[in-house]
Amino acid sequence: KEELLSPKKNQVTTYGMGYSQQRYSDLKQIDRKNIKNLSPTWAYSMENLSGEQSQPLVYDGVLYVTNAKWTMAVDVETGRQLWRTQEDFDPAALRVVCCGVSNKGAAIYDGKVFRMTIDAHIKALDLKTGKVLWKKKFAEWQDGFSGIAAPLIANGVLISGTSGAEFGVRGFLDGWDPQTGQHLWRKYTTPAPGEAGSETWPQGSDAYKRGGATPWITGSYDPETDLTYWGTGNGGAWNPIDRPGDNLYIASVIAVRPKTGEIAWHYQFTPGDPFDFDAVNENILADIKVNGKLRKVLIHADKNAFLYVLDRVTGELLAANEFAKQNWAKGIDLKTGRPVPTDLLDRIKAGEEVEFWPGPRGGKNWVPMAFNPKTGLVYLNAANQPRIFKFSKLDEYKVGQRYQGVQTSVPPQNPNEPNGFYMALDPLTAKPKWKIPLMDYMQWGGMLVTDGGILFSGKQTGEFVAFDAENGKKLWEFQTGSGINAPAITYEHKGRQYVTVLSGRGGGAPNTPTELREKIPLSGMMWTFSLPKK
Ligand SMILES: O=C(O)c1cc(C(=O)O)c2c(n1)C(=O)C(=O)c1cc(C(=O)O)[nH]c1-2
Ligand SMILES: [Ca+2]
Repeated sequence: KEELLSPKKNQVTTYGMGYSQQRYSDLKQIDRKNIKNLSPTWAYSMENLSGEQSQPLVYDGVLYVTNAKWTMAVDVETGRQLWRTQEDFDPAALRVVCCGVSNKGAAIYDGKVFRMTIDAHIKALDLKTGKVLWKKKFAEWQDGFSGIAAPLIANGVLISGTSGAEFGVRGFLDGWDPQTGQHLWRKYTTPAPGEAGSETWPQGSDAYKRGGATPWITGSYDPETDLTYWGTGNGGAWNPIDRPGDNLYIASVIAVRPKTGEIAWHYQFTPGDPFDFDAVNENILADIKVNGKLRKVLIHADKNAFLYVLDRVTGELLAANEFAKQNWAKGIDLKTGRPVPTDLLDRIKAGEEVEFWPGPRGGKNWVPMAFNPKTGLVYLNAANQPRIFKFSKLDEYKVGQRYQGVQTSVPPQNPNEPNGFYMALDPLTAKPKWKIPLMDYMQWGGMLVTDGGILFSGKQTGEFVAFDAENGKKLWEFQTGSGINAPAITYEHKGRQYVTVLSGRGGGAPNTPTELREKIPLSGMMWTFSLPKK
């Protein structure tokens, strides 16, 4: 079992390519010199048009991959399907996904592959046959819950989150026995009256029950601290009129014990979050020098446009710097750990219509960044897009219905203003080593960095691209036929390095602007690349 958990060159059994979620590989068969020869080895049809956002896994020469409709096992060498198992959800459940019908991935452990489903279930499939070994309902999808994230196995416990903050659900994490599917614990991410943190909610109100804070992207795990690190979603409703206060643990990182669900520490990125600043973006674990001392840290580029470094043992804030354009905070005060707000929030609260940056898509959305421990840099694609925001009347909460209370629109884009940037940053200062403007569209593909000096990412317009990680120069690209909005992986099989990525327009951004819908056909393919055999 332990061998399943430590990252190996020929195995990718976790979301993020290892518990630290660095999306870094020390493979270097594919390098700056030979990348021009990188070629498709095969392509596999996902038989799906609703969008591909999943990160594949690899075990013993087999790829395990998910979308909303299927779980599939595919042979690495030939691209032939070994098995696939269909999801049998009620199509009506698609009503309660806020931002596209997809799935972000699975987890492998002890001969099983674990995944969540759109209709709020979690299940275990047999690695060899795809047979469903157990399946549990974690909530009623009719109430606004959905399961899209890859689960996490930590210290023998299977941990899963939920989506649904746009529907005013109350977020939580669940712990399960991976063998039997027995439910072990539930930790709500908004506290009930009397619990720690409840003082940050209006007293005598049940606003916490609709408070959001959904952990909808997989946490990372440090076996030494025995803590998992999960980001939590936005506050519910977006319009905070019914929930004055900081509202723990919305828009936060929580350090959670895998055996019990206990919260060891927390840090809130956006107190009271009125902007849909989900804080679910990946928490990368690394050991880096801070003021000359090696520290165990957690690196997080938030939707709110600040790049944070925290001590992952204690939760102490070490650095917080702007990485994308924003106008809601003057900065983050390192002493108090709190943002120093501009007048923007007061103005919207007073009923004014405002243009706010970075908009609810964030300075960066869930598509993951990568960290290279050798260069100490993070590689990410940032968005550079504002939104017009005006709080409207907050309608009475109705279970399973959208609960937002905000009118938003996208202002016309200045053609000289980039839609976003590809960048390599120092996590402690957010100073770019290099920065490349994205003039056509913001990007929604994850990052993967290798010891061969290559940075891989995909574009909404379908190109799978390799950059020189040193300077961001494009070295190679391949048109996959539909938009890429998923993270790639790399691994070794029988001495050969492969790179695999999913292509298929879908998810939160790629269906807007409408222009992209017209230009980019739907598809669902898994592409695998390698260097030609000599
Ligand atoms: O608060 C939530 O529960 C929640 C869930 C999801 C989701 O399930 O994909 C997204 C969001 N929020 C969200 O705010 C967002 O911008 C977003 C983009 C995407 C995507 O798949 O591209 N999902 C989501
Ligand atoms: Ca959200």
